[in-house]
Amino acid sequence: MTEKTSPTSANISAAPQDSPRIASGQPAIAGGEVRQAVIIGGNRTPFARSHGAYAQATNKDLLTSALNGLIARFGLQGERIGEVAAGAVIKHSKDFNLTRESVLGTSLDPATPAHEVQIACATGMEAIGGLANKIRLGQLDSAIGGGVDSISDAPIVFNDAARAVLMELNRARTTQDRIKAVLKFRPGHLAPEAPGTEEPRTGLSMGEHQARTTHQWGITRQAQDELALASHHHLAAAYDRGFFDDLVTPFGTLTRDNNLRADTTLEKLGKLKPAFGRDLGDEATMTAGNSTPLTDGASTVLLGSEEWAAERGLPVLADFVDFETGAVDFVDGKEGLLMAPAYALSRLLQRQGLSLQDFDYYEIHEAFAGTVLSTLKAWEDEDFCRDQLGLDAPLGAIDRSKLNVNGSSLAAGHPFAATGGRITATLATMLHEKGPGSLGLISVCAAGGQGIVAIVRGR
Ligand SMILES: CC(=O)SCCNC(=O)CCNC(=O)[C@H](O)C(C)(C)COP(=O)(O)OP(=O)(O)OC[C@H]1O[C@@H](n2cnc3c(N)ncnc32)[C@H](O)[C@@H]1OP(=O)(O)O
Repeated sequence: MTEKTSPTSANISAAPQDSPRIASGQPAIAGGEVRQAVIIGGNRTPFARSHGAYAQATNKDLLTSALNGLIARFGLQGERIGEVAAGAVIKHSKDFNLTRESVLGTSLDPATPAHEVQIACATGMEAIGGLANKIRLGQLDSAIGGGVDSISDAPIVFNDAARAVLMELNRARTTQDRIKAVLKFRPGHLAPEAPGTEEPRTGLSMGEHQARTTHQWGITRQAQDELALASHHHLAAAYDRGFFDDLVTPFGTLTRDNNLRADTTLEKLGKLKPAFGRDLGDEATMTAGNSTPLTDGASTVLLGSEEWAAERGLPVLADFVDFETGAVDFVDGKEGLLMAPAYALSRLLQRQGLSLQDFDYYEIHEAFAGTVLSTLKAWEDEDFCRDQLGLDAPLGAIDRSKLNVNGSSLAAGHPFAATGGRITATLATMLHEKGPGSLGLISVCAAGGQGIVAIVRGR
């Protein structure tokens, strides 16, 4: 049954009575009622290292496949879903509404609206969070959020000089003008521009940015390798006990994420050469083993109101409670590029009246092992919490046995926009297994110095 709360007393989290750990009595959204936005389930493709198993697949193929798996799992064939929101970080300009095109390739009712979202690696979280808010406000009864990225399908474009000549050629009206334009072509115009992981404002890759942050926070190589090892072991164990049977459907020849190395060891990880932080010399600690690989894949999450799920006899795993976006000034090096979630979290906790220790599970996206460890260290750091977050006391340490317990991006891989959907569906399933009222925290950093944190509550 949907819980409706009065506009004067409702809290955005609309906490059920069996979950006293979520604050109540905060202001309602003016003029509207809020209700629960529930997570029904997720589906994703197995993730594949780029230029490998999915080398021939496009973003549209992958997203369509993830949608089709979700439709089949929950019997949504022919359904008009309230809205589908998803995005890709790296995509072709011809895919001007990739999400809509993908929806049209499924058996969903073509009257299902669909749009794109893009906030780099936090795209999936933004898509899901935005849809959850629309469900809470009664604008939607059902929704699908997610994301896709295929580095194998990255667009290669002409450089600026070549484009200027091509535009001139396109505008030419006479044969003479066309010849004049064609004669301007030079061999250098054939040099293509491919998208990379460099920040436009600094020219540094995300790995190089993180190498500085990792060094600044004094995160050791050993600690990073241990986190990477745990990610692989946890993911392998989760697959082995069938945890992903309801979350991952095969695509092409893959049935599991092919970056997973169940047999990796600290010794093997310890032998890898630094991949980032070359200017740090002997103090560089980030390797291919404790960094995410470039990855292809897609994920989707089905959301709804309680009534919509009940009418269809669909399971409810969890509530998507609340989320918060952060951004940091990384350009002049004041803050680490991937540290925005560290800032966003204190605002989210304050709004919900929670402490960092109130959670049963923590899903912190492993962009790099150094990102997770720097973020955790910042939350424990008195100076950071006082000077940057304005807090009287540090947020404190978490129980590390509750962190990424079914593996995360270091093992599964990280198809940028698809990571939010992977994490949300994984966490919702874990919280459902844990029991009603259990709480999970999500933290996803993103390029551009941004990031999203979110709270999910088990049913
Ligand atoms: C907001 C965000 O999420 S930011 C993050 C965005 N993502 C990124 O920026 C991607 C970062 N990653 C990369 O750019 C690349 O994956 C790199 C540079 C780290 C590594 O690229 P490559 O060198 O091509 O990696 P490759 O897979 O070949 O691995 C290098 C070696 O490490 C080995 N290796 C990698 N992982 C492991 C592991 N877990 N255990 C043991 N060995 C490993 C490989 O077998 C390989 O060994 P080999 O040279 O003997 O074959």
